[in-house]
Amino acid sequence: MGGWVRRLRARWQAYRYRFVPWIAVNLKDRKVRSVPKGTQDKIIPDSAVLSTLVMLKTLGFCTERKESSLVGAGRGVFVTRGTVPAKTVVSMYPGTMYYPFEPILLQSIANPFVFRCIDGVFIDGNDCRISKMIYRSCAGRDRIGPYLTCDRSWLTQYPKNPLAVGQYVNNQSAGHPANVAYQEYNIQVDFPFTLRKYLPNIHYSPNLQTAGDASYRSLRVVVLVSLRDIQAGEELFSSYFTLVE
Ligand SMILES: C[S@@+](CC[C@H](N)C(=O)[O-])C[C@H]1O[C@@H](n2cnc3c(N)ncnc32)[C@H](O)[C@@H]1O
Repeated sequence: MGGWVRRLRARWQAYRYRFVPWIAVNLKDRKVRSVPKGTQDKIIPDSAVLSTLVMLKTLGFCTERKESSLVGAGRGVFVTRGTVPAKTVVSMYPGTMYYPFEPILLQSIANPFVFRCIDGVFIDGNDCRISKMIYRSCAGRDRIGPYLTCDRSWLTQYPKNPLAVGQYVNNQSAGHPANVAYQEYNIQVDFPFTLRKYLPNIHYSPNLQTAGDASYRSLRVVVLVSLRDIQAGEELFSSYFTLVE
């Protein structure tokens, strides 16, 4: 008897009414969505919800990765809500930063996500396999106690920094001219330390500075900037080929 009451009470306490007045009048026809535990009652993670809410509110637009409008091009990045005004940062290119003299050969084999900057610096934006392992390892190496110095969530489906999807922007083609362009930027020493955890980039090699050495290695960040107003529903296209004269 006691066990039966306990089970009934546990079941009652596990029940969560979302719309009590509606349930009261539809009690007979109710359908229950059962979840194994209260903590697992999430379809998408909190970070995904937050990024959608915050992105639209602060930037006036949202972007998402989904199947490209180009047949056979895999996934691409779309503006899904709002409008991106011309000359606005739409995305960031996440990944591990390599100087030209650092070893990237192994990571670059069959890897379409290696971005080459104008001065020969590489950014490996692949979120799988060895590239992912290296980024995670560098992120762990450079964290300072509890403080992260970069964002690792771009390696998942739900980046905390919603801009960090630029590696999925496809190349322009006939009928789909570029509407964004890559722009390089160096993060300097005075960048707020507390905001570094949102930067989706990290150096491949450790900082070999000696204590007291004032020199600072800037961190290369690549952003994608809109070339014109981009409306909701449009896919982002860049030019993979930049001619530097
Ligand atoms: C940096 S990735 C872009 C993300 C890629 N679409 C994906 O789903 O992983 C570059 C790769 O995307 C594909 N791609 C990019 N632009 C394309 C285009 N205009 N037409 C066909 N494939 C394209 C090619 O396979 C290329 O190697």
